[in-house]
Amino acid sequence: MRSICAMRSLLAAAAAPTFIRAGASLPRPLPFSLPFRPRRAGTMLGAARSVAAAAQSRGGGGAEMEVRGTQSGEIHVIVGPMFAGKTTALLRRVQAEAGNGRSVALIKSDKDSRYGLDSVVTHDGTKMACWALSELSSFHEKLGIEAYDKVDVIGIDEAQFFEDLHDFCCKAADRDGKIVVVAGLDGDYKRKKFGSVLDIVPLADSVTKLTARCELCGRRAFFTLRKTQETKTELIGGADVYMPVCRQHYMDGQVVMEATRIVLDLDRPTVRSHALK
Ligand SMILES: Nc1ncnc2c1ncn2[C@@H]1O[C@H](COP(=O)(O)OP(=O)(O)O)[C@@H](O)[C@H]1O
Ligand SMILES: Cc1cn([C@H]2C[C@H](O)[C@@H](COP(=O)(O)O)O2)c(=O)[nH]c1=O
Ligand SMILES: [Zn+2]
Repeated sequence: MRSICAMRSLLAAAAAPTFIRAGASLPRPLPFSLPFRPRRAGTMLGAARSVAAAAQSRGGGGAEMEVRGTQSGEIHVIVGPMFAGKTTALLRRVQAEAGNGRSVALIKSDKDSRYGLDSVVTHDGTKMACWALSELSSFHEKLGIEAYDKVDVIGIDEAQFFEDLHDFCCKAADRDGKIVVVAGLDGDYKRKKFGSVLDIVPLADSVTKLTARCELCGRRAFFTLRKTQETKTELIGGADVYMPVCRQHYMDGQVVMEATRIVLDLDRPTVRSHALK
């Protein structure tokens, strides 16, 4: 019982907003070691900077001001079928954060080289420079520790291709206090969960499922239909290989694909018929 009370007061202390007088020493650390780091209190970027700037402009140089002593991370997940606007939403969010004075970094999987590796590109051509990585764990090293520490917001596109997505998001948001915005396919062309995207839903502050327009009837599209007979899960492609479809047209599409498969199989010469020729 006593330990529950102790835990409650520790948690209450951790949750309470920190008010410090400019120039005063920082509050004492909690009695256990939380790996949170202040979000660049020294350079006062982002939210902290605007609060401080507002206090200054009101003539409050020595006044009490709110400083988010330990900036908590966030995870926002954007999912949906192909062509739903996931990348567009990700770029908008990251650009808005940059507009608010936050330092941002964008990552995509190096498996998707459709538009080159130096930028994330939407289906209608909007671009933003990025890091193309094979695994998220290399981001820290690629960027360097100092630069990593300065990043406030990390955007991740094509998240379904990163095996270490869960681990990376935990560390970036929970330990390092980053805002992580993740965009990716929740399901593959078979409507099976794709990579680790759904595994980060329990970690997330927000989850947004976007829809596209069904290419066959114009209704809302929740799924991605593969138009080829290729069966491997990962197959990079755009409108040449995939189309967004509604539930009805997904079901119809599966029937058509299955029928095509049967016909192609019947057509394919067997080893025996080869031998007879
Ligand atoms: N069937 C389609 N083929 C090509 N482009 C499309 C198609 N449907 C929608 N688009 C365009 O793609 C844009 C969304 O692109 P993007 O943000 O890259 O989507 P996502 O990342 O979800 O695949 C839409 O705003 C639209 O202009
Ligand atoms: C459905 C599905 C898709 N992919 C690939 C195809 C594209 O290269 C990306 C998705 O890109 P988008 O930004 O969401 O348009 O994923 C795949 O490999 N396997 C699939 O089942
Ligand atoms: Zn449809």
